Amino acid sequence: MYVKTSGNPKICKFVPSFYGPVQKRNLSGRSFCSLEVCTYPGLESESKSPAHATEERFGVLLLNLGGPDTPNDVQSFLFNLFADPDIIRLPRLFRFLQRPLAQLISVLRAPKSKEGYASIGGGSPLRKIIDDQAIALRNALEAKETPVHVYVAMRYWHPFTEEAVQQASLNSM
Ligand SMILES: C=CC1=C(C)c2cc3[nH]c(cc4nc(cc5[nH]c(cc1n2)c(C)c5CCC(=O)O)C(CCC(=O)O)=C4C)c(C)c3C=C
Ligand SMILES: [Fe+2]
Repeated sequence: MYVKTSGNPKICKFVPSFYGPVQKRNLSGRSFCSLEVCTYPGLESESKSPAHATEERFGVLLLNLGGPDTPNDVQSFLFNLFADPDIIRLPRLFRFLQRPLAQLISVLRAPKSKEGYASIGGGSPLRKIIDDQAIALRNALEAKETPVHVYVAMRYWHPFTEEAVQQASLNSM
């Protein structure tokens, strides 16, 4: 997945395929789009020459689900997870219960989850793993003379997909 982050970005194909963190957005409509497939005309021909030759730098967005970084994050993370209709799908008639149900489950489950996370250092290892992957990918591409921005985007915890896309947009200005 590529995002052109300098030059004249042609922002890509946004696929409204999943909801993001619910605490930050309106769940009633699929207003949130996740950048899932990013194509634009000319990618193939442009990619034949190294990106840096034309002073263009591509962006790579690494998508993951995320996990709580600290014990304090656990309940909010679980809320985001369970408020996602792709995780718990209620019949249309009962959709209004999605967030209250997510609140209930997350509050009930958080203490047990915290115990689990405490046993592995207090938080999810996902963030470090994906950050390491991002650095390794950037270094590998740089070694091939293809410098890129690599962004990490999570669905249920920081950095949320919107934050990553916003950062990519800022870098493209
Ligand atoms: C009934 C409970 C759960 C369902 C259903 C469920 C589905 C589901 N979960 C993911 C992705 C993740 N879940 C993560 C953590 C997590 N999930 C549940 C419960 C259900 N998940 C709990 C209680 C927790 C917290 C940890 C724990 O207490 O066991 C995570 C984070 C992992 C991490 O590294 O921190 C992810 C990611 C999917 C994709 C999914 C259904 C398709
Ligand atoms: Fe889960």
